[in-house]
Amino acid sequence: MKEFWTSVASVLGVLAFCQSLLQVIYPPELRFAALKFLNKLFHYLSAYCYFDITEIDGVNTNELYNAVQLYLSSFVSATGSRLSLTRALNSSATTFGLSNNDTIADTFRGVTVNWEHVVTQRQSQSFSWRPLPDEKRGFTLRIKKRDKEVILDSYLDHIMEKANEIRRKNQERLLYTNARGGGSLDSRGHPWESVPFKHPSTFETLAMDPERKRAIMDDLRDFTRGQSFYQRTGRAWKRGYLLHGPPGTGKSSMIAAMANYLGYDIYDLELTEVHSNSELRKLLMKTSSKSIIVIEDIDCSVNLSNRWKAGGNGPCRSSYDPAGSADLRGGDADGGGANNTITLSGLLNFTDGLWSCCGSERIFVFTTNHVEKLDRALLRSGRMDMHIFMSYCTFASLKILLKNYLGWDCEGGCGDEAAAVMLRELEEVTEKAEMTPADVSEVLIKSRSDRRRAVRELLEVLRAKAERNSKYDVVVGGGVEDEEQEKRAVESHEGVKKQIGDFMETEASKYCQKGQQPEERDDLADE
Ligand SMILES: Nc1ncnc2c1ncn2[C@@H]1O[C@H](COP(=O)(O)OP(=O)(O)OP(=O)(O)O)[C@@H](O)[C@H]1O
Ligand SMILES: [Mg+2]
Repeated sequence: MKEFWTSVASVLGVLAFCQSLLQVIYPPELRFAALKFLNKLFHYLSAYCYFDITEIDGVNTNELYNAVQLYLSSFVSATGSRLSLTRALNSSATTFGLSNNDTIADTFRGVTVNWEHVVTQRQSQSFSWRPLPDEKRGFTLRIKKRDKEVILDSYLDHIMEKANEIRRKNQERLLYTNARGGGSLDSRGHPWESVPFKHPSTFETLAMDPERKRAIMDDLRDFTRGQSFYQRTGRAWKRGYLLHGPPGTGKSSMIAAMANYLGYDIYDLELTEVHSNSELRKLLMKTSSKSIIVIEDIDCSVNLSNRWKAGGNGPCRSSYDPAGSADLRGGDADGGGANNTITLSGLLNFTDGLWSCCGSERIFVFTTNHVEKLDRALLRSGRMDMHIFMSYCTFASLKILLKNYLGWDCEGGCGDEAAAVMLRELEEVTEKAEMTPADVSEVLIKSRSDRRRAVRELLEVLRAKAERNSKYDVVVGGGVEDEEQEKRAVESHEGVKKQIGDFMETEASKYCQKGQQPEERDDLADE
């Protein structure tokens, strides 16, 4: 035994001697080249090849890293003995992950591959354009050289697909916002902040004409299945929807329903927080595929018309100048305009320029209450492919609200003669009343515990509104011949409006009386 240790010690001594000899004889460059050569030799002789998937890929977050993390989390919990557990802020789901520098094997089409989670400390940097996380994270995939050609591409596709499936199944979709503003980034270089998206609106709960609803759902479905179509026709895989209509007609609810239907994340872009076109572009680059990018109230967010005027370009000119060349003329290299602000051209490029197709399978949704205020260039096909008018409550949409709020399914039969009469009356007045689904919902919410009373109250409000509108039509549509007559007509209309307003206020206060006990729930069908 003693002899053994003596020989080990002498071998180590010889190695140490050789190393110091190498250091003395060879300059550092030569040593570096030798190491490189040895490394190459090792890889050449090795039966494996290795692929690094880092969390941050240059400036972008690597989507593949997130997908691998999610994919591995689906089976790591069953096999691993030491796992990392994470739960995102405000999230309800716990994610299992590989511990730092831990490994796990996976089998795909009979081929076994190996994953290692590599975490290293980032070297402290004296200067950086943006703050970087303290740790460098990544996965290393080890795969046999002979299997690489056969499975690599399909394995990675499989991972992406599985990750999306898991994301959808978890219902853990995210709502992102850039409301932090000022182009500020978090420690991982993200300009977006996120919270779990839990809006309950679905196409089923959305009150609108069923045929139009079906058309929108079909369009969305065709879009998600259309990868090869978009590829074949040379189009970027994206689609734009413009939702317009009066306030309270369900534009935001429609966006939530779209996200829930497709299982997409939402990026709610607050344009007033974006200070330049380049900032807008960076935000776009940081959005992921399978997402809906939303700009609400586009006519209010930024005064685009003023911006083209500032660039010396009138509204008409701009309509025929979709490239917004005037903005570029008047602005900096960024197209940011003299004040380095976002411009119409920046917004047009955002939705339809070359940058709009970094990433794929993205939906742009703009909402507005005043479609007439928007520039035609913004509305053209290719930017906003489908224009959806969210209208006042129609009888078809009213029936959906009655079902949602009161559980009264009028499609399945009215129940009895009294209910049938009420339904006919509702049908007669609904469209004349021009009430938004939001207003109708309010009336129904107040008396939802008593179905019969709720319908009666709704009917009264609808009738009052319809009457007011018909009087208004007489006044405005009746044809006024001179100014005096018009003045009288407007005064009389104002009087009518006041009377109806008073009536509705009294009615509304009746419904809201404090301490009012809800009557026992009555079922119209049972009457
Ligand atoms: N079509 C609808 N179907 C079901 N509920 C609706 C509909 N429209 C409005 N509502 C109800 O009214 C509320 C307000 O609707 P929503 O925020 O979607 O309107 P909007 O059109 O986005 O309004 P705004 O133009 O003011 O942003 C919602 O919370 C929802 O409960
Ligand atoms: Mg809205």
